[in-house]
Amino acid sequence: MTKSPQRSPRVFEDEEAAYHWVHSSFENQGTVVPDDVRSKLGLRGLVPAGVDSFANQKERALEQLRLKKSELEKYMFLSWLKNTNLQLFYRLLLDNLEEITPLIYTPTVGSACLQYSHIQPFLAPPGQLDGLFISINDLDNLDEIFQNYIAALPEPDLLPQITVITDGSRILGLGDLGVNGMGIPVGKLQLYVAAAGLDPRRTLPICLDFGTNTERYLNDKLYLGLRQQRPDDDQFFQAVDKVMKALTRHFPNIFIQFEDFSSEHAFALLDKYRDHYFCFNDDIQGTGAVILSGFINAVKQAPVEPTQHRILFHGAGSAGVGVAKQLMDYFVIEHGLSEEEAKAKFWLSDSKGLITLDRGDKLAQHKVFFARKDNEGKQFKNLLDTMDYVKPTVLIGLCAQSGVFDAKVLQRMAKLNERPIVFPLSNPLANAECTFEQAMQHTDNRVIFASGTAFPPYTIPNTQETRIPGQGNNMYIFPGLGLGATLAKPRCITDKMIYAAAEALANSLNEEETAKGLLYPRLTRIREVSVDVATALCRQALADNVAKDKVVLELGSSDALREHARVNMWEPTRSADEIMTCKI
Ligand SMILES: NC(=O)C1=CN([C@@H]2O[C@H](COP(=O)(O)OP(=O)(O)OC[C@H]3O[C@@H](n4cnc5c(N)ncnc54)[C@H](OP(=O)(O)O)[C@@H]3O)[C@@H](O)[C@H]2O)C=CC1
Ligand SMILES: CC(=O)C(=O)O
Ligand SMILES: [Mg+2]
Repeated sequence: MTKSPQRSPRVFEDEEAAYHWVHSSFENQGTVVPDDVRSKLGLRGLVPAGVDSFANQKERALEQLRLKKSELEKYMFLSWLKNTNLQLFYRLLLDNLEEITPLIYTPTVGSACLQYSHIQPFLAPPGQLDGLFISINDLDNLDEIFQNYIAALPEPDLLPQITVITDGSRILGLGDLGVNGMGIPVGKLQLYVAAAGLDPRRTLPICLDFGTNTERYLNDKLYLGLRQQRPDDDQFFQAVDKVMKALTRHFPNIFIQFEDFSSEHAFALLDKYRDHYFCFNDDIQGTGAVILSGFINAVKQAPVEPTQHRILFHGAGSAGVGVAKQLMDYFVIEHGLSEEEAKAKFWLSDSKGLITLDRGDKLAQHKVFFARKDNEGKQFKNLLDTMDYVKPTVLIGLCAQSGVFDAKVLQRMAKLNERPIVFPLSNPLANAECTFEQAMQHTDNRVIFASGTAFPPYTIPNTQETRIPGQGNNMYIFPGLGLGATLAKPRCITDKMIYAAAEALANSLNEEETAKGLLYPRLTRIREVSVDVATALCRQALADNVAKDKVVLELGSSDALREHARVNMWEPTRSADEIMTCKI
């Protein structure tokens, strides 16, 4: 980034360092700079005379956040804060996780993406990097794009070590949002930092702008992306190939998270790249792992023999099929079932009804594996009919259809089961299949519940007992998984590593959480939980002989590995001493 030629000469002992200190969103300390350092930094007179404290800065930021009237305004405020005083932003987030996570992630990030082209210029000051936009019309300029990014890095030695990449084609349950999807990589990477201590300077959000097929955006004069239709499959795969090559040429060790690609592309990219690049798909593998973890804990609460469960999915996209495959592994690994026996426990339905081999339509490749062939020619077009046929003990929603788990569906689950397991997992909130309150009310409070977006606790009117719903969202897995992956630097992410991460999350419940019947640990413990997940991932990488990192190889599976994960987490630490000792 070029520095202002207008800058008047100031006397610094080290001008470069002073300039950097003041202008970096990472380094600058705003109103906290002590009086005697202000002259060295050329700040005298440029900030109010009172010397502030970090505690005051945080209090002021929280006060302003709470004064904002809408969630979108809060999102914009937080984004600006992150891009101007990054350490304050993360301190605020870590100290107020339950309040702020829904503002930077689901559900608010959904509204922010829908509005992205209308708010983007107000999320960061000019010149501040919020991520990389790679247009399909720029495939011949990829080296220039990455070089520009490196040149603009505040710390040229700190190259990105993790990227979340989307093409905006299936953002949450909101559909094809084109370049507006950038909010998702940005939000996910903020959680990598907050929940697992990845260094914020080394995270790279990428939005592939391959056009959009959404007319609303093509006709919106404020839309910021390419105004063209998406490419055909051949062009798409060739374009992604070029980006992958350029990305890893510039950042050879980068860990790549694929996010919110349309399902067929998501599966195809994962198949194509998983053995050749250091990567994983969050919607398929991350969601699979997080729901497996909640399922393991739900099975412990339900009065059904584990192998007697009958699991019905409503929605058979990347998330539905990804979760079903992961749960299938559970029956094979934990209960010794054969693959065919395990598969027989799953029924998947989509917009056309129960997926069977003889349904009459051409099934997308990813649906074929779970398509039933034991339906004796019967077809089931709606959910209630399918439920009457399947008699599910577990109902999982990943279809992004608001309210499809209506009173009748929930009552049917309650009739079929003493403790029905109901997971409405679609995001954001507006796409959830049902709310926690509805699930409680229509099952006589007997439901075992987890949802994609967090719902508030529910107090049972007669008894005044308060129940806390689980949040089955991949945010409980991907941060720890990314921490473990960046530590172990495995050649690839194996299925066993994903399974180990899920088991670690399931086992991370403490006594109090278990006693309360929670399926997932409390969000406030997320860093502790991420250490568990990261350690399990590293151990499995060692067992699978794919770990490459020297330190991890030396530590082996010892307890020191856990400590290694813990101490490698970045913390937004700020003390009054720090600025006094800065080398300026
Ligand atoms: N909780 C979490 O951590 C996660 C949640 N999700 C959420 O899951 C949802 C789905 O994601 P993903 O699988 O990638 O999306 P897809 O668009 O690939 O899949 C959606 C599926 O829902 C089906 N569907 C659509 N309408 C209906 C309907 N009326 N009745 C039954 N099925 C229907 C579609 O059917 P058809 O195939 O016939 O079109 C498709 O199979 C999203 O809301 C996403 O936010 C995703 C990842 C993680
Ligand atoms: C949580 C997530 O990854 C999704 O809804 O797509
Ligand atoms: Mg996703």
